[in-house]
Amino acid sequence: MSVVSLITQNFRNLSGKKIVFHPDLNFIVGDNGSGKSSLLEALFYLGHGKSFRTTKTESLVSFNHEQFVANITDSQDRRMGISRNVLTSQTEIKVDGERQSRLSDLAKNIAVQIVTPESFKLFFGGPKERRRFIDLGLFHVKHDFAKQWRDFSKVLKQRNAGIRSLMEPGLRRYWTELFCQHSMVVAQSRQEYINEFIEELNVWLGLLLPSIAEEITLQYSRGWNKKRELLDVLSENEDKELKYGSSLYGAHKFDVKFLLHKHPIDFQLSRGQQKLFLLALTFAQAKLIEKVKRVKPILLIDDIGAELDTASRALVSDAIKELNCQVILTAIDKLVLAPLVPSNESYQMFHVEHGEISAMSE
Ligand SMILES: Nc1ncnc2c1ncn2[C@@H]1O[C@H](COP(=O)(O)OP(=O)(O)OP(=O)(O)O)[C@@H](O)[C@H]1O
Repeated sequence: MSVVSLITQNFRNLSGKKIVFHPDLNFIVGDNGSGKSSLLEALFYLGHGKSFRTTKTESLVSFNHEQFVANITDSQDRRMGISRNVLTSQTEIKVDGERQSRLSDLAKNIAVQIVTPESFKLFFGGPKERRRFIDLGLFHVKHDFAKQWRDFSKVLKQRNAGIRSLMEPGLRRYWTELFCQHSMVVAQSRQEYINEFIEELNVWLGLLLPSIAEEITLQYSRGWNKKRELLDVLSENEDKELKYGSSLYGAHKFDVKFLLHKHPIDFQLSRGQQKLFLLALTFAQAKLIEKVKRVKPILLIDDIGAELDTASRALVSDAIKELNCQVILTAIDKLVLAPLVPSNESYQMFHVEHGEISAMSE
C-alpha cells in the first residue's frame, strides 16, 4: 500500500491542510524549522504509535492544545487514524471508522521505516536501538513473531517478578524452564530472520557501498553464549540475577554487531559511508517486508542531503529505483535533491513554510 493523503490536526506546527502524496516518490523541501520532520513524524506516529525523536508525546501536540490527530487514506481506500490527548494520555485508533484497541491494528496495515540523523544511534548507541530495528522487521516479516514475542514477554515478566520477590526455588525453576523454552523459540525466529536479512543486506550494500560491501558482515548474538544451553547459563548466574533483580540472559538480550574487516565498523567508516550503510540496512528491511507482501513499506528519509556528496546521492537514487516502496525524502535545499530527481519518471515535490505544505509544479 501507499499513503494517498494525510490530514493532521494540532500536530506540532503543521497547518493541517490535506497533503496528497505521489504513490512512489515524494520530495519535501523547506528551511530549517519549517515543518519537514514534523510531517515525517505524523506519518511515523501512525505506523508506530510513538515519536522517532522523543518519548514525550506532549511535545507533538501544537502549543496550547491538548489533543493531536493524524489521519491517512491509503491506496486501497482504507482510512486510518490516531488521536492522542496528552492531558488524559488517551489514545484513539480508528481503521475505516471502527475503533481499534491496539496499536498493532495500525502497524499491521502501515509499515513505516525511517532514516533520520538520530538513526546513527544504531551504530553508536546501546543495543536498544539495534534490537528495535531488528524486531521491527521481524514483526512484519514473520507472522508468528508477534505472538511468540508476547508469550515470551509474559514469561519474562513473571520470571523477573519471581527473581525480585525471591519466589520459592521450585516455582522459580518452573518459570526458568518456561523462560528457556520461549527464549529458544524467539531466538530461533530471529536467527531465521537475520539469515534472510543478511542475504538482502548484501544486495543493498552492493548498490550503495560497492567498494567495501564484501568486507562488511553482521554478527548476531542471541542473548546468551551460543555454545551453551540457556538453562546452564542461568543456573550458573543465579546469584548475579538475584542481585540485579532481573533476567540477565535470554532472547531479550540479543544484539547485532556490524563489522568491517571483522572489526566493529564504528569509526572505520566515514560519516557519508555510515549514512549509506544506514540506508542499506533500511532498504534491506523494507525489501524483506515488501516481499512478504502483507504491507508495502513507506520509507521516510529525513535530511537526505546531509553527509552525502553528489556521487553518493546518485547511488541512493539508483537504489530507490530498485525499491518497490513509497519514499518520502526531505531536504533543506532543492539543489541537494538534483541527483535524486528522476528525469523520466513521475514524482511529487512539496515546499514547506511555517507548517504549510504545498505541492510544487515543475
Ligand atoms: N509542539 C509544537 N507546536 C508547534 N510548533 C512546534 C512544536 N514543537 C516544535 N515546533 C516548531 O515546529 C517547527 C518545525 O519543526 P521541524 O522539526 O519539523 O522542522 P524541520 O523543517 O524539520 O527543520 P530542520 O531542517 O531544522 O530539521 C519548528 O519551528 C519548531 O520550533
